[in-house]
Amino acid sequence: MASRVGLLLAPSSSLARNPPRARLPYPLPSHHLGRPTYRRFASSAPLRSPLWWPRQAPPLFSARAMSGSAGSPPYAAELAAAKKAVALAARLCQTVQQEILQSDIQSKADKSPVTVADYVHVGSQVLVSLALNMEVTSGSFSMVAEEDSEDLRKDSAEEILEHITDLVNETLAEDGSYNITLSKEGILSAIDTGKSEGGPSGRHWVLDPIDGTKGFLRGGQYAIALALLDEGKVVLGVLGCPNLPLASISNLNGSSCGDQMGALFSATVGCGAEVESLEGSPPQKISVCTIDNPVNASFFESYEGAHTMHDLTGSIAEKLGVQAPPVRIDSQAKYGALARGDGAIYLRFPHKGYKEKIWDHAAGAIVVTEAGGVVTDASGNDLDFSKGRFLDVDTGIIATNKQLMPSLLKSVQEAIKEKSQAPSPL
Ligand SMILES: Nc1ncnc2c1ncn2[C@@H]1O[C@H](COP(=O)(O)OS(=O)(=O)O)[C@@H](OP(=O)(O)O)[C@H]1O
Ligand SMILES: [Mg+2]
Repeated sequence: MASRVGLLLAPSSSLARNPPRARLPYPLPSHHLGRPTYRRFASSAPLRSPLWWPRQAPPLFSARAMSGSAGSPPYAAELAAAKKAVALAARLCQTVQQEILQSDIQSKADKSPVTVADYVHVGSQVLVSLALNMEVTSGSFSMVAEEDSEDLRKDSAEEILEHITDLVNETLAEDGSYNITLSKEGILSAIDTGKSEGGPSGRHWVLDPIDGTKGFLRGGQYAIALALLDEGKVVLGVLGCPNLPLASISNLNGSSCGDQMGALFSATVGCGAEVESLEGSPPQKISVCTIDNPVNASFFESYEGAHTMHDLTGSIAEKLGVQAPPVRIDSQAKYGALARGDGAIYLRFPHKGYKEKIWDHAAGAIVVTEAGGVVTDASGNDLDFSKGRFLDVDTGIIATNKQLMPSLLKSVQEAIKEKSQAPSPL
């Protein structure tokens, strides 16, 4: 596995060839007078200096007190940190996706794109963890995320770990916000900050470092999805969608009238939802569409038939009277597009036995609800993110505006009943 990746993305390959880009836009929060005790290295220091990831950021400030104080909106510092973290991770993902698409690995049996996806997941997770630790200096740090370091700690993974380390450090150097390099051990420790189980108490970041892996590999939609849970509730969410146009998707099939690519959606509880570019254009408030007649509605669903029952969603749409064909896009980009009114309905019905993970929905759900939408399971229950790494949902997840929800729920329940009564194919 390691050698395939080594062949595919040699250290300092296109990363070194790309011209340096501007620093990411998100400034350090003004409260940020102290930092975690990272060992710093001059920017000219060689990569792979022996930096060790701190186990815990020192409790210099209380983010809760900061974000609730003196007229600042709730969770303002955390939101700024989350945007910064997601934009940084998006930069790494974009670089690697370009590499994948420019190479011919999709057609070569000996260079698995899946392996490269593992590698980008880890890099993205490390960057998010690093940025959050640098920007938010509250007491302890807890993150629920997809990756852990177990496989990378094996001797056979030495080479891949080296490449991930280079990729992360080159992304950090290009960005220039942090004068810091990570050692291999630093990378491993950073990954393992995502091992939290979440739950109903305390604060937990929830991360999908690349949501929509298949879309990422295909050159389609994917998202870096980050949310914050506080006492079991999602209080903020950020969705970085590098391949989603910043302007509305006008023809509802993935293209748009605007030509700027990349959208960063964000929402904080009680404060609404916004979209801006990944480079940090002025944020624009967004809201779900106001369609109240399903005849005029369109619906989003997973691109992959393995991830949702397209036959069931087709039957729901028919019962509801939806005329437009389904809009199939990968990842939580669907939630972002729904939140700004590009379409009216989101439907997701995994095949029997699949258990939903909180990182696949936390950020997207708050972006939609803060944009005025409703997100529930197939019985109309709110999603409960307080139960650990998994969501306990009945049958599927649906989202739409408040006007359409009652008729959508009715159609969903009828379609599910019909499907359960249909004779099963032998
Ligand atoms: N069998 C099955 N059923 C349902 N869902 C599954 C299944 N397998 C995976 N996943 C999860 O789906 C995530 C991708 O989200 P989407 O379904 O919205 O994307 S896609 O359009 O299908 O590509 C995907 O997220 P990523 O793994 O981050 O890509 C998975 O968490
Ligand atoms: Mg996912």
